Amino acid sequence: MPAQQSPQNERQQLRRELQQRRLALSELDLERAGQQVSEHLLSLPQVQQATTIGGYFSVKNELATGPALASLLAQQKQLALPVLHPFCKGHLLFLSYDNNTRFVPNRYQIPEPELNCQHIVPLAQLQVLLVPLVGFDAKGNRMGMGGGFYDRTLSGWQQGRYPNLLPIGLAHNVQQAEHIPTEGWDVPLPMIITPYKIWHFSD
Ligand SMILES: Nc1nc2c(c(=O)[nH]1)N(C=O)[C@@H](CNc1ccc(C(=O)N[C@@H](CCC(=O)O)C(=O)O)cc1)CN2
Ligand SMILES: Nc1ncnc2c1ncn2[C@@H]1O[C@H](COP(=O)(O)OP(=O)(O)OP(=O)(O)O)[C@@H](O)[C@H]1O
Repeated sequence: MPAQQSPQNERQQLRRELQQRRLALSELDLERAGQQVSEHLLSLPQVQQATTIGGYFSVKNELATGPALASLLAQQKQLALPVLHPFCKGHLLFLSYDNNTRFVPNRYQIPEPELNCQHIVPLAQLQVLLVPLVGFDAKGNRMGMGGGFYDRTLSGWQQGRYPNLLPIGLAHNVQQAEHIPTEGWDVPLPMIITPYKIWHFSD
Protein backbone atom coordinates (compact mmCIF):
# COMPACT_ATOMS: atom_id res chain seq x y z
CA MET A 1 0.00 0.00 0.00
CA PRO A 2 1.47 3.39 -0.93
CA ALA A 3 1.63 5.83 1.99
CA GLN A 4 -0.04 8.54 -0.10
CA GLN A 5 -3.34 7.65 -1.80
CA SER A 6 -4.39 9.41 -4.97
CA PRO A 7 -7.71 11.29 -4.68
CA GLN A 8 -9.26 8.92 -7.26
CA ASN A 9 -8.25 5.85 -5.25
CA GLU A 10 -9.58 7.37 -2.07
CA ARG A 11 -12.87 8.11 -3.81
CA GLN A 12 -13.08 4.63 -5.28
CA GLN A 13 -12.41 3.05 -1.90
CA LEU A 14 -15.08 5.16 -0.22
CA ARG A 15 -17.52 4.32 -3.03
CA ARG A 16 -16.95 0.62 -2.49
CA GLU A 17 -17.35 0.96 1.27
CA LEU A 18 -20.63 2.86 0.88
CA GLN A 19 -21.90 0.33 -1.68
CA GLN A 20 -21.09 -2.47 0.79
CA ARG A 21 -23.11 -0.69 3.47
CA ARG A 22 -26.26 -0.65 1.38
CA LEU A 23 -25.69 -4.25 0.28
CA ALA A 24 -26.00 -5.20 3.97
CA LEU A 25 -29.59 -3.91 4.15
CA SER A 26 -32.37 -6.49 4.38
CA GLU A 27 -35.34 -6.75 2.02
CA LEU A 28 -37.49 -5.27 4.78
CA ASP A 29 -35.07 -2.32 5.30
CA LEU A 30 -35.17 -1.64 1.55
CA GLU A 31 -38.94 -1.76 1.39
CA ARG A 32 -39.43 0.49 4.43
CA ALA A 33 -36.81 2.95 3.21
CA GLY A 34 -38.56 3.33 -0.15
CA GLN A 35 -41.90 3.92 1.61
CA GLN A 36 -40.50 6.44 4.10
CA VAL A 37 -38.62 8.43 1.49
CA SER A 38 -41.73 8.45 -0.68
CA GLU A 39 -43.74 9.94 2.19
CA HIS A 40 -41.11 12.65 2.83
CA LEU A 41 -40.95 13.45 -0.85
CA LEU A 42 -44.71 13.74 -1.30
CA SER A 43 -44.92 16.03 1.73
CA LEU A 44 -42.73 18.66 0.06
CA PRO A 45 -44.54 21.70 -1.38
CA GLN A 46 -42.03 21.75 -4.27
CA VAL A 47 -43.12 18.23 -5.20
CA GLN A 48 -46.82 18.92 -4.68
CA GLN A 49 -46.56 21.95 -6.96
CA ALA A 50 -44.43 20.22 -9.60
CA THR A 51 -46.06 19.02 -12.80
CA THR A 52 -43.01 17.23 -14.25
CA ILE A 53 -40.55 15.18 -12.21
CA GLY A 54 -37.42 13.27 -13.20
CA GLY A 55 -36.89 10.00 -11.33
CA TYR A 56 -34.71 6.94 -11.70
CA PHE A 57 -35.47 3.23 -12.04
CA SER A 58 -33.94 1.85 -8.83
CA VAL A 59 -31.96 -1.38 -9.02
CA LYS A 60 -30.40 -3.70 -6.45
CA ASN A 61 -30.00 -1.95 -3.09
CA GLU A 62 -30.45 1.61 -4.28
CA LEU A 63 -33.00 3.68 -2.42
CA ALA A 64 -36.17 2.25 -3.97
CA THR A 65 -38.14 4.70 -6.07
CA GLY A 66 -41.06 2.35 -6.76
CA PRO A 67 -43.40 3.71 -4.05
CA ALA A 68 -42.65 7.36 -4.91
CA LEU A 69 -43.04 6.90 -8.67
CA ALA A 70 -46.32 5.00 -8.23
CA SER A 71 -47.75 7.74 -5.99
CA LEU A 72 -46.59 10.50 -8.31
CA LEU A 73 -48.13 8.76 -11.33
CA ALA A 74 -51.39 8.36 -9.38
CA GLN A 75 -51.27 12.14 -8.78
CA GLN A 76 -51.08 12.68 -12.56
CA LYS A 77 -47.53 14.04 -12.47
CA GLN A 78 -45.61 13.77 -15.70
CA LEU A 79 -42.59 11.57 -14.99
CA ALA A 80 -39.31 11.10 -16.84
CA LEU A 81 -36.52 8.56 -16.39
CA PRO A 82 -32.85 8.65 -17.41
CA VAL A 83 -31.56 7.00 -20.59
CA LEU A 84 -27.86 6.81 -21.48
CA HIS A 85 -27.38 9.20 -24.38
CA PRO A 86 -26.94 7.11 -27.59
CA PHE A 87 -23.97 9.12 -28.87
CA CYS A 88 -23.11 11.85 -26.36
CA LYS A 89 -20.93 9.72 -24.09
CA GLY A 90 -21.39 10.27 -20.36
CA HIS A 91 -24.62 12.22 -20.79
CA LEU A 92 -28.21 11.37 -19.92
CA LEU A 93 -31.47 12.02 -21.70
CA PHE A 94 -34.75 12.02 -19.81
CA LEU A 95 -37.67 10.18 -21.42
CA SER A 96 -41.29 10.31 -20.35
CA TYR A 97 -42.55 7.38 -18.33
CA ASP A 98 -46.04 6.06 -17.67
CA ASN A 99 -47.73 2.68 -17.20
CA ASN A 100 -47.35 1.93 -20.94
CA THR A 101 -43.61 2.57 -21.13
CA ARG A 102 -41.55 -0.24 -22.64
CA PHE A 103 -38.22 -0.79 -20.90
CA VAL A 104 -34.94 -2.08 -22.28
CA PRO A 105 -31.81 -2.84 -20.21
CA ASN A 106 -28.94 -0.43 -20.76
CA ARG A 107 -25.22 -1.24 -20.75
CA TYR A 108 -25.28 -1.46 -16.94
CA GLN A 109 -28.38 -3.72 -16.98
CA ILE A 110 -30.50 -0.88 -15.61
CA PRO A 111 -33.95 -0.80 -17.30
CA GLU A 112 -34.55 2.41 -19.23
CA PRO A 113 -37.41 3.60 -21.44
CA GLU A 114 -37.01 2.46 -25.05
CA LEU A 115 -35.43 5.29 -27.02
CA ASN A 116 -38.02 7.39 -28.86
CA CYS A 117 -37.20 11.00 -29.72
CA GLN A 118 -40.82 11.99 -29.26
CA HIS A 119 -40.60 10.96 -25.61
CA ILE A 120 -37.64 13.20 -24.72
CA VAL A 121 -38.38 15.57 -21.83
CA PRO A 122 -35.87 18.46 -21.81
CA LEU A 123 -34.28 19.16 -18.42
CA ALA A 124 -35.75 22.66 -18.58
CA GLN A 125 -39.22 21.11 -18.24
CA LEU A 126 -38.48 19.35 -14.97
CA GLN A 127 -39.22 21.04 -11.65
CA VAL A 128 -37.79 18.21 -9.54
CA LEU A 129 -35.02 15.72 -10.35
CA LEU A 130 -34.47 12.70 -8.10
CA VAL A 131 -30.77 11.86 -8.00
CA PRO A 132 -29.55 8.35 -7.05
CA LEU A 133 -26.74 8.44 -4.49
CA VAL A 134 -24.08 6.02 -3.38
CA GLY A 135 -22.99 8.43 -0.65
CA PHE A 136 -23.44 11.94 0.71
CA ASP A 137 -22.14 14.10 3.55
CA ALA A 138 -23.68 16.69 5.86
CA LYS A 139 -22.72 19.49 3.43
CA GLY A 140 -24.71 18.06 0.53
CA ASN A 141 -21.70 16.67 -1.34
CA ARG A 142 -22.68 13.61 -3.30
CA MET A 143 -21.13 10.51 -4.77
CA GLY A 144 -22.76 8.37 -7.46
CA MET A 145 -21.84 5.27 -9.42
CA GLY A 146 -18.75 6.98 -10.81
CA GLY A 147 -19.83 7.62 -14.39
CA GLY A 148 -20.16 11.38 -13.92
CA PHE A 149 -23.65 11.20 -15.50
CA TYR A 150 -25.37 13.26 -12.84
CA ASP A 151 -22.40 15.64 -12.49
CA ARG A 152 -22.85 16.46 -16.18
CA THR A 153 -26.63 16.67 -15.84
CA LEU A 154 -26.34 18.99 -12.83
CA SER A 155 -23.61 21.25 -14.19
CA GLY A 156 -26.10 23.32 -16.22
CA TRP A 157 -28.31 23.61 -13.14
CA GLN A 158 -25.33 24.80 -11.07
CA GLN A 159 -24.65 27.43 -13.72
CA GLY A 160 -28.19 28.73 -13.27
CA ARG A 161 -29.60 27.43 -16.56
CA TYR A 162 -32.53 25.66 -14.88
CA PRO A 163 -33.80 28.06 -12.22
CA ASN A 164 -37.06 26.14 -11.81
CA LEU A 165 -35.35 22.81 -11.14
CA LEU A 166 -34.86 21.36 -7.67
CA PRO A 167 -32.47 18.36 -7.62
CA ILE A 168 -33.15 16.04 -4.67
CA GLY A 169 -30.73 13.24 -3.75
CA LEU A 170 -32.22 10.01 -2.40
CA ALA A 171 -30.22 7.74 -0.11
CA HIS A 172 -30.33 5.25 2.73
CA ASN A 173 -29.31 6.52 6.18
CA VAL A 174 -26.19 4.33 6.08
CA GLN A 175 -24.96 6.13 2.96
CA GLN A 176 -24.01 9.19 4.97
CA ALA A 177 -20.22 9.59 5.12
CA GLU A 178 -18.17 11.84 7.40
CA HIS A 179 -16.69 13.60 4.39
CA ILE A 180 -17.08 13.09 0.65
CA PRO A 181 -13.91 14.27 -1.12
CA THR A 182 -14.88 16.49 -4.04
CA GLU A 183 -13.41 17.50 -7.39
CA GLY A 184 -14.09 20.59 -9.45
CA TRP A 185 -16.90 18.98 -11.43
CA ASP A 186 -18.86 17.78 -8.38
CA VAL A 187 -22.14 19.59 -7.80
CA PRO A 188 -23.41 19.66 -4.21
CA LEU A 189 -27.13 19.06 -3.81
CA PRO A 190 -29.58 21.54 -2.28
CA MET A 191 -31.65 18.75 -0.72
CA ILE A 192 -31.22 15.08 0.20
CA ILE A 193 -33.91 12.75 1.52
CA THR A 194 -33.18 9.68 3.65
CA PRO A 195 -35.71 7.61 5.61
CA TYR A 196 -34.61 9.54 8.76
CA LYS A 197 -34.87 13.07 7.50
CA ILE A 198 -35.05 15.72 4.82
CA TRP A 199 -31.71 17.53 4.59
CA HIS A 200 -31.81 21.12 3.31
CA PHE A 201 -28.48 22.55 2.23
CA SER A 202 -29.30 25.71 0.25
CA ASP A 203 -28.79 29.07 2.07
N1 LIG B 1 -31.02 3.38 -11.07
C1 LIG B 1 -30.05 4.13 -11.58
N2 LIG B 1 -30.14 4.54 -12.83
C2 LIG B 1 -29.13 5.29 -13.35
C3 LIG B 1 -28.01 5.65 -12.59
C4 LIG B 1 -27.94 5.19 -11.25
O1 LIG B 1 -26.99 5.45 -10.50
N3 LIG B 1 -28.99 4.44 -10.80
N4 LIG B 1 -27.02 6.41 -13.17
C5 LIG B 1 -26.16 7.23 -12.46
O2 LIG B 1 -25.17 7.68 -12.92
C6 LIG B 1 -26.87 6.33 -14.62
C7 LIG B 1 -26.15 5.05 -14.96
N5 LIG B 1 -24.85 5.08 -14.37
C8 LIG B 1 -24.06 4.03 -14.00
C9 LIG B 1 -22.70 4.25 -13.93
C10 LIG B 1 -21.84 3.22 -13.63
C11 LIG B 1 -22.33 1.96 -13.37
C12 LIG B 1 -21.38 0.88 -13.07
O3 LIG B 1 -20.18 1.07 -13.07
N6 LIG B 1 -21.82 -0.31 -12.80
C13 LIG B 1 -20.94 -1.41 -12.48
C14 LIG B 1 -21.42 -2.08 -11.23
C15 LIG B 1 -21.11 -1.26 -10.06
C16 LIG B 1 -21.67 -1.83 -8.80
O4 LIG B 1 -22.70 -2.54 -8.81
O5 LIG B 1 -21.10 -1.54 -7.78
C17 LIG B 1 -20.95 -2.39 -13.61
O6 LIG B 1 -21.89 -2.41 -14.40
O7 LIG B 1 -19.96 -3.14 -13.69
C18 LIG B 1 -23.70 1.76 -13.40
C19 LIG B 1 -24.56 2.80 -13.71
C20 LIG B 1 -28.22 6.43 -15.27
N7 LIG B 1 -29.20 5.60 -14.66
N1 LIG C 1 -19.29 18.28 -15.94
C1 LIG C 1 -18.43 17.35 -16.38
N2 LIG C 1 -17.85 17.46 -17.58
C2 LIG C 1 -16.98 16.53 -18.01
N3 LIG C 1 -16.62 15.44 -17.30
C3 LIG C 1 -17.16 15.27 -16.11
C4 LIG C 1 -18.09 16.21 -15.58
N4 LIG C 1 -18.49 15.77 -14.38
C5 LIG C 1 -17.82 14.60 -14.15
N5 LIG C 1 -17.03 14.28 -15.18
C6 LIG C 1 -16.17 13.08 -15.28
O1 LIG C 1 -16.89 11.97 -14.78
C7 LIG C 1 -16.04 11.12 -14.02
C8 LIG C 1 -16.77 10.53 -12.82
O2 LIG C 1 -17.06 11.51 -11.86
P1 LIG C 1 -17.41 11.14 -10.34
O3 LIG C 1 -16.43 10.17 -9.81
O4 LIG C 1 -17.63 12.43 -9.61
O5 LIG C 1 -18.80 10.38 -10.55
P2 LIG C 1 -20.09 10.33 -9.67
O6 LIG C 1 -20.50 11.68 -9.21
O7 LIG C 1 -19.88 9.33 -8.60
O8 LIG C 1 -21.12 9.72 -10.71
P3 LIG C 1 -22.57 10.21 -11.16
O9 LIG C 1 -22.49 11.69 -11.45
O10 LIG C 1 -22.86 9.39 -12.38
O11 LIG C 1 -23.49 9.91 -10.04
C9 LIG C 1 -14.86 11.97 -13.61
O12 LIG C 1 -13.69 11.26 -13.88
C10 LIG C 1 -14.93 13.23 -14.45
O13 LIG C 1 -13.80 13.32 -15.28
